[in-house]
This record gives sequence, C-alpha cells and structure tokens, in this order.
Amino acid sequence: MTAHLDPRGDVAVLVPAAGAGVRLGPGGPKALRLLGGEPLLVHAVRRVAAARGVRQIVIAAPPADVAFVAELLAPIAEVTVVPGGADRQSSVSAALSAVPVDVDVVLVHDAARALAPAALVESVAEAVRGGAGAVIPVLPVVDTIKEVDAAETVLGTVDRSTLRAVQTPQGFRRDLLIAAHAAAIAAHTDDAGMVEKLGERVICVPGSDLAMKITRPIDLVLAEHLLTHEAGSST
Ligand SMILES: Nc1ccn([C@@H]2O[C@H](COP(=O)(O)OP(=O)(O)OP(=O)(O)O)[C@@H](O)[C@H]2O)c(=O)n1
Ligand SMILES: C[C@](O)(CO)[C@H](O)COP(=O)(O)O
Repeated sequence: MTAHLDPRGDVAVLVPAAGAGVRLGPGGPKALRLLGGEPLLVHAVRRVAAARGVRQIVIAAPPADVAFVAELLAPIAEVTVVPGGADRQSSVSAALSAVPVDVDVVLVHDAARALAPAALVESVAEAVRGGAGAVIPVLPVVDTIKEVDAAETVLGTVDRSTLRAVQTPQGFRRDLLIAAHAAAIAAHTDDAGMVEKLGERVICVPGSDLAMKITRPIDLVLAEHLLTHEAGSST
C-alpha cells in the first residue's frame, strides 16, 4: 500500500541512491540490489515514509534508471526522482534542488543504510527542530584505531574515546545545507563535513545498529539477518 506522506510536515528527506556499489561487487547499482527479495532502496524509502513529519522524499537515482525507480517506488510512497551525479555529494546537490522553499528541515539518508528505522529519522528531525542547525547520528567506535604511514607501518594509536562512527540520516536546517553545498570546494564523504567547513556547529544524537551501511558483501549477509529479526529490535 502506498504510504501517505504528511502534507503539513516540515521535513524533506533526500535519498542519494545513484552509487555503483563497487565494493559490493558486480550486480548493478547498489540501491537496486535485493535484500529479502526487495531492492535496498525500497526498504529505505518504506522506513523514511513511515516517519512522522516527512512531507517530501527526493531520490537521486542512477541516471539510466530514473524512470524505473519512479515506477518501482510508486506503490511504496509518493517520491520525486532526479538523476544523481558522479559522486555522492553531487547526487545530494541534485536532490536538494528539488526541495521547495517552505521546507525547514532537510535530511540526507543513504539508500545503502536500507534498514535505518523510522524512529531514527524522527529523532534526527526533532533535534534539528529543537534548534540544532546540523545533526548526525553516531555510534561509539569499538575497534582500536591505529594511524599508519604509506608502508602500513603503525605511527601510533588514536584515542578512540573521542571518535564516533557516523551514520545517516543526517539532518540540517534547509538554508544551512544549501549554503554548505554552495561553498563546498573539496569532495566530502558526508554532508555534515561541508557544514563543519562553514564553521557551524554539528551535534550528535544516538545512532542505530540497524542503520549500518551496506558496503561489502558481508554487510548484505548481516542485513539479511537483521531484516529477519527486525520485528524484535528497535535499536
Ligand atoms: N554517485 C553517487 C555515489 C553514491 N551515492 C549514494 O550515496 C550513498 C552512500 O554511498 P556508498 O555506500 O559509498 O555507495 P556506492 O558509491 O554505491 O558504493 P561504492 O563506493 O562501493 O561504489 C549510497 O546510497 C549511494 O547510492 C549516490 O547517490 N551517487
Ligand atoms: C555519509 C556516510 O554514510 C556517513 O558515514 C558515509 O560517509 C558515506 O561514505 P561512502 O564512502 O560514500 O560510503
């Protein structure tokens, strides 16, 4: 059944989904690879659409698959589909252009984090509404982290107590995200990184194990397992 978005909601969610999935291996664009019989993108959009306050969802799709993605998602939720770019940053920029001026809160959420729960979307949006200009969900780093040189010789051990692993959805005041993308010169691996360059504050909220990024083949195996047990988990 098609989910109805909230016409009075204040949130637009941009879903960059145009990546090739090189690290996952052959099999087509990653967002269209199957998890539990459905494309990753379908899982991601279904969860985003279930979150309170979401008025608009914009997908940055592989350019050759724009019509296919629109058809694929029509039964899931009302979405806008735009062609993505050569890297994540340009895909997010393309999706951002489709957001109307009266939307206050913009979230950016990887299709590759297909199982991120609606509750996480809501908590990030709520933190932006609460006055934070930029909000990222994070988890503690659980491995010991070493710095190495070009020859893979260890230079030292990093203090992990001040490190966080960063997830999506990342949330922003719309004007701040537009300014950050307009000012970005270098390539950034996430949107908060561009906001940091502006000297603006970025705050952290608790992330979710379910928001893991499906990057390598093992992640798909783990995600299949999480999907099976999802009903019993809310983290
Ligand atoms: N040109 C690109 C590259 C990435 N993405 C999206 O950004 C998210 C995070 O990127 P990542 O997990 O690195 O996906 P890929 O780029 O597909 O992976 P890889 O680097 O292994 O090719 C994904 O949802 C991906 O579809 C995008 O919209 N446009
Ligand atoms: C945005 C992101 O998911 C936050 O962890 C991550 O930076 C994307 O990185 P990738 O190298 O494009 O997978």
